[in-house]
This record gives sequence, structure tokens and C-alpha cells, in this order.
Amino acid sequence: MKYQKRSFEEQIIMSISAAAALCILPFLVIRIINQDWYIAFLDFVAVASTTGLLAYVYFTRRTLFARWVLSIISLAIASGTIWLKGAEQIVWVYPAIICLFFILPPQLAAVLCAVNVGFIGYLLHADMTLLDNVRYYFSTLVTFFFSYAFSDRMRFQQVQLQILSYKDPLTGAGNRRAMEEKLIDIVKEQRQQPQKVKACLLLIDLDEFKKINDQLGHACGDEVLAQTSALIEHMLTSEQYLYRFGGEEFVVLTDGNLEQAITLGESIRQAVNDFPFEQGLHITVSTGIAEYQFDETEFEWLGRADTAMYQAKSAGRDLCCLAAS
Ligand SMILES: Nc1nc2c(ncn2[C@@H]2O[C@H](COP(=O)(O)OP(=O)(O)OP(=O)(O)O)[C@@H](O)[C@H]2O)c(=O)[nH]1
Repeated sequence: MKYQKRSFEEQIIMSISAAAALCILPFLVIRIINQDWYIAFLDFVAVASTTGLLAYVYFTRRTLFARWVLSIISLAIASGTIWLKGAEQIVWVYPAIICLFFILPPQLAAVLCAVNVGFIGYLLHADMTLLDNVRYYFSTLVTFFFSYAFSDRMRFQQVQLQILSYKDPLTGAGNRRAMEEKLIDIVKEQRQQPQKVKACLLLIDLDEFKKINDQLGHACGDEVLAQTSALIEHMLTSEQYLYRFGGEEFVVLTDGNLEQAITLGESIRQAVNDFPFEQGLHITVSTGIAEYQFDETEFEWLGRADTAMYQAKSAGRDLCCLAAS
């Protein structure tokens, strides 16, 4: 298992766990030397649990449970150490706030932090001057708002990046990477459950697309691709997936039987034929339809659909052809 291949969440939880264990360890040693046993025990629990979490995520790659445990540890350690040692330990509130905003959704982190800050404020208010109390609430509030803004922005960008990495920017259909991953999943599933209804693949290629580019320009070609994609997408159910395979080629993956796939292919062919494209263009598509055959690879499956699509081209275009078994 290479560290680089780990998900962002795994990396965050492992890094925070490692940093927490390393930062608290020297204090554990100092507490033991000073024979300050209660807080030594608390530090020991913190070091042991964060090290355990690091190992847990490293070996299992599971983050949900680890995320919750790490949140609880952060809050418990910050509150516990202040409860035992008083205001001198207040500095541990700030990393705990930041930690929570890193590992939990911002709204949830906000609620837990507010409760924790309030609880610690309650523990300390009698030991601190009025000015110290004001300073405590203002400084935690500032940390809270910066962490919230950062976490919210980071999560938004993460979602955007994920969408971008699986979508074709021109048409909004899934891109080739998304298609390959889905194909691998389907092939795996079909191999494990051969009795299940077969999956089907439709390879749809726009006919004589080069002429549109040559005669009306690349921008018009782009518009036709986007409109065709939207048209097809509109005809699919939630169990049917559209991908842009290459330039003017689309792939539809469906878990229905072969008859349903043929009906879908025909409906798409007809819908494209009838669609009033820009500048009065009349567009047609040639489609190859292939049902998954037990034990073939995703490339063999795609290859059979491709051959069927070329048969449709050779037979005059604007046709659906069924792949040979
Ligand atoms: N506008 C536009 N054109 C593209 C894009 N990607 C590929 N193409 C063009 O699509 C055309 C595909 O041409 P061909 O492979 O010759 O196919 P065709 O003209 O559709 O002919 P047949 O497939 O035989 O019907 C090429 O001119 C590519 O430049 C794109 O993103 N936008």
C-alpha cells in the first residue's frame, strides 16, 4: 500500500493522529518524570489512542469510525486537561477546534466546537479575570470562524474537483475515466453473479461529423455534441449511464436485458434523427449494441460493440447493429 494512493480523508486522519501523538508524547514523559499521574494517564490515553487510530486507518483504510473517534479524543483531551490543570492548558482548545473542522463536515464541527468552547468557558470562568474570559471567547471565536471558512471552502473545492475528474467538460456526460471504472465494476459484478441479467453496452457514433466541423466550424460541432449528449441523457433512466468515449463517440451502459437495449438504441437513433439541431442540421447516429458475454474483458466487450458500430456505418449509417456473440 503506497501512501500516495491513499484518499484525502485517510491522509488527513493519519496526519492529524501522527501529529497529535508526537506532540503529546513529550508532555507524557514530563508528567511521568514529575509523577503527575492523573494528567500522565490522560496524555497516555491520548498518545495510545491516536497511535492506534493511525494504525487502524493505515491497515483498514476505513475513515468513518476513525473520524468520530479522533473528534471525541480531541474534545475529551482538551476538556480533560483543562479540567485537571486549569487555565494554563487553554492553548489545547485551538488545535482541537482546527482538528474538528478538518475531519468533520463544517456544520457538525461548528456545533461540537460551540458546545466544547462553552463547556471549557464554564470550567474556567471562575479562575480567570473578566478580561481573560473575554480574550478566551474572542480568540476561540476567531479560530472557529477561520476554521469554518477554510473547511467549507476546502470541501466545496474537493467536490468540484471530483466532479471535474469524472465529467466531460463539453457535454456534461461521464468522461472516459468514469466509463472505464464503471466497465470494470460491471465486468467484476457479472463475473461474480453470472446468473444475473446481462449488462449491455451501446456505442453511439455521430455520422459524418467531420463535415459539420469543416462546413460550419468547430464551435457548431461542439454545440451538436452537447445537444446530442443532452438528448440522450434525457432518455436514460437512473440505472443507465452515458459517457463520452472519444471525439464524437458516446457509450451508454445499461443493466437491462438485450431487448431493452435494442429498444433504447432505436429510440436514441430516432430521437437524434428527429431533433431540430442548429442551422437546420440533420444529424444521424450509428450504434453498435453488445450484451456482456461471460468472462470477456471490458476491452473485448467494448471491441465487439465497436465492430457492430462499424457494421452499422458500412451498411449505410443511421442504423443500430447487434454485436456477434
Ligand atoms: N467540434 C468538435 N469536433 C471534434 C471533437 N472531437 C473530435 N472531433 C472531430 O470529430 C471528427 C470525427 O471524424 P471522423 O472520425 O472522420 O468521423 P466522421 O466524420 O463522423 O465519419 P464517420 O464516423 O465515418 O461517419 C473529426 O473531424 C474530429 O476533429 C470535439 O470535441 N469537438
